[in-house]
Amino acid sequence: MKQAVYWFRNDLRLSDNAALAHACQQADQITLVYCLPPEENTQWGFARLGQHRKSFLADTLIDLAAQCVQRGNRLLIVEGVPTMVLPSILQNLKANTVYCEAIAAPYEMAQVEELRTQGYCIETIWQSSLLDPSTLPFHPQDLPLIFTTFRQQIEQSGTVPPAPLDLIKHLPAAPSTAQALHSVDLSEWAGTPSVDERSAFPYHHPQWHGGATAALAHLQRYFASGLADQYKHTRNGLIGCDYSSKFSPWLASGALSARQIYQQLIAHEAINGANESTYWIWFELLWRDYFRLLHLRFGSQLYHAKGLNDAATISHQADYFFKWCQGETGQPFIDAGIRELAATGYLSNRMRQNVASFLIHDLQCDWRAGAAWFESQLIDYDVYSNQGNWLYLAGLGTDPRPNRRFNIEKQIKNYDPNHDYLQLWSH
Ligand SMILES: Cc1cc2nc3c(=O)[nH]c(=O)nc-3n(C[C@H](O)[C@H](O)[C@H](O)COP(=O)(O)OP(=O)(O)OC[C@H]3O[C@@H](n4cnc5c(N)ncnc54)[C@H](O)[C@@H]3O)c2cc1C
Repeated sequence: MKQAVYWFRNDLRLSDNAALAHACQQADQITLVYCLPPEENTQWGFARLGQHRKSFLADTLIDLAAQCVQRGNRLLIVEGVPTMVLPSILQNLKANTVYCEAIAAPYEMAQVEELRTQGYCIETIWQSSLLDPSTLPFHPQDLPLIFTTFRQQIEQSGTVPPAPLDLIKHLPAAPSTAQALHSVDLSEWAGTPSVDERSAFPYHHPQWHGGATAALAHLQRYFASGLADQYKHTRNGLIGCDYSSKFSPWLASGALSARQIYQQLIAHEAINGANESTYWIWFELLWRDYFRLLHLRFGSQLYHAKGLNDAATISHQADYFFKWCQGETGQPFIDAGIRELAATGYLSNRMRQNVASFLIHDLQCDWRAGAAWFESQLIDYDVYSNQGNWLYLAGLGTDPRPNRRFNIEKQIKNYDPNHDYLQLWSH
């Protein structure tokens, strides 16, 4: 009997999951494991995983666990650092092989290396991007430094995403030794979510819950609603559930894959016709890929204070940063955005840009502190998109424009002319 552990990392789904499909082909018995992140603080002094993220993650895992049971296995949820927890599970099971998705961010890569150093066989498969890196018209090390050039090369070469893999209908059973292992009770772990009714992603309502079930229902609903046909004109909105696709929390937790979205997008265009809005959904998904590919090219350099610009000077004002986190900067538009984030775990792209620009360029704070705050707060926290966007706004990425400071008065005039947003989040 060949037995193995499948380690769920970011992609918490059973469909379009290449690493899991591979594990199911290779092993006769599989133990499915998820390691809940331990309670820890970032270097900036606050919890790495805020309450909204915990609650959304708990919903996602509950949905995944139910699907595993339906397919003849169970999800073992354990608490702790994977490099410590997985070895003890592997020893218990007398197994040596772990399958998982590849994640090209420094912390996640170090986890895999550490497990390999301990003597375990860790097989990783890359799967979180829309495009397959091996089909790009350039080597990932030659990724164009400007997004527009990247996009044009993809489009001109006719590179298209692979079709998503089918849902895994049957999972190999777990070995009997795995049945005895204790799984964490998520209701205790997550706490009670308290989400503001003003939320643009009200995840306490069943149709916005974490997990693949709600994600796939949302995907259908979104394209059936016609919202995709207006996306380009509404995407800079600030209020409500409909201005943008709201795919991100499900994408970030891996309940949904970018290829599943693309498949629906193409099907929608085939029936209803393509327009600039449906094109723009592809465009934005390419941005998501770009930040992933940037990690394949530059790796841990993206995490240095100076990013890719050694000549930059970085300052930080801890008291200003603290006020920004509290939504007490004195700039009402910025404070409204920070308040929305704290109350809901979600923020529009437009407001993310504004609050990030204000922290970096007006308050002269270290962009990595802001990125860490978003990591703690956002239910759609995605290591690649978060790091990439912060770096980009700090002017320390590949983009040649050094200053990406947003003029707040102009932003209010363009995007909140009647002060609806300001009033909505005034308290
Ligand atoms: C400072 C900052 C930090 C960010 N942190 C994250 C993060 O942690 N996780 C995250 O998913 N997105 C992040 N974004 C990108 C973007 O704000 C969100 O993806 C978007 O607001 C999610 O809402 P939506 O799904 O309705 O997006 P839509 O506008 O409907 O876009 C559809 C999809 O395209 C992708 N996308 C759109 N804009 C971007 C972008 N700028 N960069 C990368 N992908 C994009 C997302 O996957 C999104 O779900 C950040 C942006 C900024 C400015």
